[in-house]
Amino acid sequence: MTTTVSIDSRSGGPDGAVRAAGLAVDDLNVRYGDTTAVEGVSLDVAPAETVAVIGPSGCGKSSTLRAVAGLVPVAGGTITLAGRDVTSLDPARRNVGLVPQNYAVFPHMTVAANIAYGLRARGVPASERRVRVGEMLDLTRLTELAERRPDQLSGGQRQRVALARALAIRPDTLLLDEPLAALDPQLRGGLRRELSGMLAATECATLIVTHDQREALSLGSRILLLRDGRPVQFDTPRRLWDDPADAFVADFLSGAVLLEAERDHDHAVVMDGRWRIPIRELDVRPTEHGSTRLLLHHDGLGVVDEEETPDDGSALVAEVEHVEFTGDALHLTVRAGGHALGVRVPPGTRVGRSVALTVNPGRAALLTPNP
Ligand SMILES: Nc1ncnc2c1ncn2[C@@H]1O[C@H](COP(=O)(O)OP(=O)(O)OP(=O)(O)O)[C@@H](O)[C@H]1O
Repeated sequence: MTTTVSIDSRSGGPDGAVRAAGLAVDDLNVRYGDTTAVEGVSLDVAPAETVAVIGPSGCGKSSTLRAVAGLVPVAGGTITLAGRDVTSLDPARRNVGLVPQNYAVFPHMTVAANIAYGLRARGVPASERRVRVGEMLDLTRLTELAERRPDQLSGGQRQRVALARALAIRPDTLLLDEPLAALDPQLRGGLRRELSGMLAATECATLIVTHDQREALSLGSRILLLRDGRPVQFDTPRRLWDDPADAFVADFLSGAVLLEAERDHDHAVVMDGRWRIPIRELDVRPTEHGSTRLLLHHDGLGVVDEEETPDDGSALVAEVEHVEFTGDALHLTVRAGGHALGVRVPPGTRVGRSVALTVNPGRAALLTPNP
């Protein structure tokens, strides 16, 4: 039952097919006493699609997920799952698979018994249970470990058990709350790739909450970015990267900087005229969001030698605040015109207390509104 839908939120939201089969959240509000945790959040997830919800700590990610699961009361808005309005429905009747933080698996049960748990609770007959547990063991590559208990597993294996248990009930919607957060970084990369493969093999609408930008970019076919409980941008990873709605999105997603800019004939002028960049050096692209802006990712800037510094205003002198050696590069944090800028330069680059910066041709973008 794969439904093909536009994954571009600019198309005006979910079409009827998505709404009927996937997950739709409309204008969600969640409050805890006087605290508004979520306000005006809308999203949709098609069957077989994964949408990631990201944002800083306390922005309302888990509350959004828990509202979909029915674990917190909804103060406003609607939640539709597989065509049913479930806003006030008991959690157990939503057909949602939830993988909470810290791989909550039953410590006294074997891997197979953990996976069978939800099926047993739903009264699935033993023969059918065996088939489904076998399928899940296979999908999550746990077949060899079926008779082990969780304390005999690695963190990554335990997390796969939690995923298998959530998927065994064949949920319409799968909710993953920071699924990889408890793992060390090396393990996380491997499991992220595995998770991506496992999710691709299911037909569920998957909502994944993470504070890890890389996880969101690689797992989500669309990403909803929240700030202070409110939606900031809901779009494809590519568009969030290439055309961020505002400076917060650019910074949160990639540490990029978004500067107000003006076009003066064949120059882009930023920082009150302190920096005049020849347009030919820039990737000029249309934006859906507001005014003309200069988007600088870490590879957008380079450092020039003082002797070679052009005197036509196209180089920007900036104070060096921090230098970090990461093996393959030096990451500089520099300050100019009240802005902190990230610059990635080759490890052998000589760096003094100040540097002259120019854009790397074609690597910095001038976002210009459609006329
Ligand atoms: N049970 C609760 N009672 C009162 N306030 C709560 C409760 N749970 C969450 N909050 C508040 O609601 C807001 C959103 O919390 P939520 O856990 O949804 O954020 P989050 O984005 O998931 O954060 P994190 O990334 O740190 O897990 C926060 O201000 C938080 O303090």
